Amino acid sequence: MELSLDFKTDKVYDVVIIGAGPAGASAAIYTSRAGLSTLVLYRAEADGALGVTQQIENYPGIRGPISGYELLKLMREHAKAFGAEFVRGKVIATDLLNEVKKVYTIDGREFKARAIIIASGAMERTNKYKGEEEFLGKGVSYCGVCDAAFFKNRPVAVIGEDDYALEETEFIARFASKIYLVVPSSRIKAPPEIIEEVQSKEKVSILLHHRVLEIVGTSLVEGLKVQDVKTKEIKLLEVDGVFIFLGGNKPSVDFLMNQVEMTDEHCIVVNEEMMTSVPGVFAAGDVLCTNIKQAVIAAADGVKAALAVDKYLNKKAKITSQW
Ligand SMILES: Cc1cc2nc3c(=O)[nH]c(=O)nc-3n(C[C@H](O)[C@H](O)[C@H](O)COP(=O)(O)OP(=O)(O)OC[C@H]3O[C@@H](n4cnc5c(N)ncnc54)[C@H](O)[C@@H]3O)c2cc1C
Repeated sequence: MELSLDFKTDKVYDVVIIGAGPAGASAAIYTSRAGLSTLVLYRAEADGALGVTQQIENYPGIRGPISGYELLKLMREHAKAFGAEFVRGKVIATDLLNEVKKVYTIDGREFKARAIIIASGAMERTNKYKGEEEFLGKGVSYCGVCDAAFFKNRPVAVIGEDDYALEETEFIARFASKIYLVVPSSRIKAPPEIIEEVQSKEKVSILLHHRVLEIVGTSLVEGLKVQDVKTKEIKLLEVDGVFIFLGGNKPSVDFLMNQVEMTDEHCIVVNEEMMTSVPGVFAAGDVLCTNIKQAVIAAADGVKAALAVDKYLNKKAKITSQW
């Protein structure tokens, strides 16, 4: 679960894949097997739609039931065996219009590639809490690595319910005196061993199935008002900071900064070879908003994008199958 900040970023990869779900991991199997240097960036280990899936038993060849995270690990190991590199880092910006494309992560790293596959899924938040915009940068944050040090020896709340939120909580716990982990759902959608690790931290109190009512303060955050869904009890948590790591069902495309064509619903538009409106930039999986959201379909999309990258980089006349 260590977040590495000393990764060498001067290399120009053949392809950088954003997302390590079934679309991104399957693309990585094909690009790395084709001899293309491949880097996969992802937010957290058990992240994305498959990462939070408790059980799956319809993925071809894997009879299951198996957790989505276990299946993801198999796909990623498969890609790593062909040489793909997987690096944890939330992508927040991209520069896609030149021949060498640049990808920037939240902790300030820059990665370069001749082609990009966007496989970031569709799990972005759709709505905001009362007080969230007012106190953004004044105690409200979306980034532990960037802002946790500002809360050294001070109490904070973390709102989230998956592995991404847990990994950020672990990092913030290095600094904060106390962390209230507010979980809107009735369960944390993460592997048991990761939940246990966070539970074992004395300074973390987990408030399961609590609805967030409001972030309160004057000029800076002074508290978080939450309600226990079962008992209806309202509590004011006295905190100086509120970190929010929640998902929804919107495509994860903010980092594209409108450089590629999208629909009104922010779904990426691709041609029959999975290429976006920008040459060298491809997309696959749930980020396309295909009407059937299934792991095997996302994986197949990823494979199509990977073969199209091979055609693009090697200037082939047409896409060729990989045997
Ligand atoms: C509860 C649930 C149950 C499901 N059950 C099944 C099932 O039984 N069978 C089945 O076939 N399908 C199932 N699905 C659907 C399936 O999980 C999805 O269709 C599939 O995971 C989509 O794959 P993807 O690779 O496109 O996106 P995801 O799996 O969502 O992966 C997205 C990846 O992008 C990364 N990412 C996102 N934003 C960023 C960023 N800014 N920077 C870096 N990385 C980023 C994430 O970390 C993640 O690695 C289920 C989905 C859900 C939500």
